[in-house]
Amino acid sequence: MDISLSSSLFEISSSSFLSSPSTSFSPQPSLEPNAFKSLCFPPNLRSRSRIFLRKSLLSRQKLRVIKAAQSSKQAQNDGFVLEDVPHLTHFLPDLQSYPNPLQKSQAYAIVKNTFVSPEDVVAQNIVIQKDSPRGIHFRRAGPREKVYFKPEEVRACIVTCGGLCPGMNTVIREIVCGLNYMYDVQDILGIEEGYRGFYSKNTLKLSPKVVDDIHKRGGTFLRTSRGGHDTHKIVDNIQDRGINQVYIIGGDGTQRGAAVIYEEVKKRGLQVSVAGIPKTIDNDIAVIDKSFGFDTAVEEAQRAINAAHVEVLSVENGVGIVKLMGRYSGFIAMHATLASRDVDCCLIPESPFYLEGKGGLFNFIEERLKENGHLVIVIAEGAGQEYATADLNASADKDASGNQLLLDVGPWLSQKIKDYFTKVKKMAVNMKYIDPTYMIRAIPSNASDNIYCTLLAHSAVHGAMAGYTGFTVGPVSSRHAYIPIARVTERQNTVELTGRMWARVLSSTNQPSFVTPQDLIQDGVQKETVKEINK
Ligand SMILES: Nc1ncnc2c1ncn2[C@@H]1O[C@H](COP(=O)(O)OP(=O)(O)O)[C@@H](O)[C@H]1O
Ligand SMILES: O=P(O)(O)OC[C@H]1O[C@](O)(COP(=O)(O)O)[C@@H](O)[C@@H]1O
Ligand SMILES: [Mg+2]
Repeated sequence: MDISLSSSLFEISSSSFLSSPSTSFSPQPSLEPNAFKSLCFPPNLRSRSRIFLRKSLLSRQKLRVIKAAQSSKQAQNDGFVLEDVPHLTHFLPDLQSYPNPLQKSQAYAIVKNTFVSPEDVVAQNIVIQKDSPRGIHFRRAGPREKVYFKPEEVRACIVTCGGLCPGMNTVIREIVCGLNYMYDVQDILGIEEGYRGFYSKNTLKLSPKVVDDIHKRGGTFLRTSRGGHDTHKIVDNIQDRGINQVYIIGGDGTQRGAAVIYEEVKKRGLQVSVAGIPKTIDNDIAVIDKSFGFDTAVEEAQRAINAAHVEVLSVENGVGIVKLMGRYSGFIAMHATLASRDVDCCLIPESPFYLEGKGGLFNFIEERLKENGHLVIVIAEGAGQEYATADLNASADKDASGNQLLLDVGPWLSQKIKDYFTKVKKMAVNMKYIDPTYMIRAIPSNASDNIYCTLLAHSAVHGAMAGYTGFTVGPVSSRHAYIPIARVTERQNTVELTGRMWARVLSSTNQPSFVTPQDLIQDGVQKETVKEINK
């Protein structure tokens, strides 16, 4: 059983290696490879003294290498942190385990390492310095040698919540096919229309046949909803229906919901694995490298940007505005801008902008129109919210999930620009405004997202079968890992204004940055960072 992996495991293995060097003396790539090379002797050394000499030399060499190993291992343990996920045996210690059915799988018959080693962990940061602490690690995702469910006793369910995102159907399909093909699980239920479906709808029977071609369609086969999370009703329902694996596909709100479901399941002592699969088109989920559907969204956004560009190229003083998703983070806008090269200005929530005066947006538009006769602006939905709210004297509403409803900045910005140029500059601009949000969200995922969704789904299935629970799956430093749910909900990812990626956008568009190093100091950003960006 591999549930107790912690930094102490590394200490134990290194000390056992050191206390019995003769039995476990094996070269380790990280430990002075030259020391081992120097242990080789020419074959003609035969005399007893030479043999003695060789033996003592060998033991001295061994000792040196062991000492080197000791200090190297101690150094390696420095600052090692494993942020582990819960396991069913933490609250059900007598749970029985079984051999993983994958052992008999024909597909995996010649795989070198079918099972992930219990010691495998994934480092959160892969860029480190020689003397920096080893840092945070997560458990590597994948099949384990032992499982905690008999396939014939599994009753799994899948639910999708929150907004649409390309790839949701692929994840559903691959959970069903993964459970069935790899673990021979037959009993899989679909919960319809999000969390409230647990207690207000009948379930849908899912099988590989039912979900066979759903990955070719956009949306979610199981439908979705916001709001309606009632923990007690949901867990009562899980219990009543005899469900023992719950796969929850959704964004930060959904993962918060999954965390409280897990807590309630634990409180009731139920043998139920709760697995979260992070979904967000905005790509703002912390810890993971990238969320599924994001690449598809960026690709589809190109079509809108291209259309705006074609339109403004064909008229006099053409101003194209494309509004893209991104409530609190400008990743889609930033990546779509970088990919397109037709964008003159990218506005994101992280970077406040202003319209009037020197260095403002109106000035910039005027200059670009003089220079090129047209321009394209990409604005993320969350950009300029404070500005627009103050301008329109609007109040903030919330959606059913409690998310703040944002003002539609696209039409607001279009109107502001039109008004300024006609009224102040006495100059007519040809405004072309495009909001492709729902066209982007509704498409099926592209090839690379499909593969990514497959890995996510399979990682979730392996994790649940292995008895892990209260976890989220996702790639960390390019390797799939099991992450404690709280780690992905405690904060959202945002574009770093002081990072090089945003600088690439600014240098490719040559737009004003709107933010000065002094603003960053006022906002509490470290002076060091400001020094960095001044370089
Ligand atoms: N803090 C929370 N605790 C429990 N459930 C939540 C929480 N926040 C959101 N939810 C539920 O998660 C679901 C999806 O949330 P929402 O914010 O709409 O989308 P997303 O998961 O994409 O962020 C909704 O059913 C909502 O009620
Ligand atoms: O109109 P809807 O369906 O409420 O969705 C709007 C929101 O959905 C998103 O596309 C994604 O939001 P979630 O990740 O919270 O589902 C946002 O960018 C957008 O603000
Ligand atoms: Mg959300």
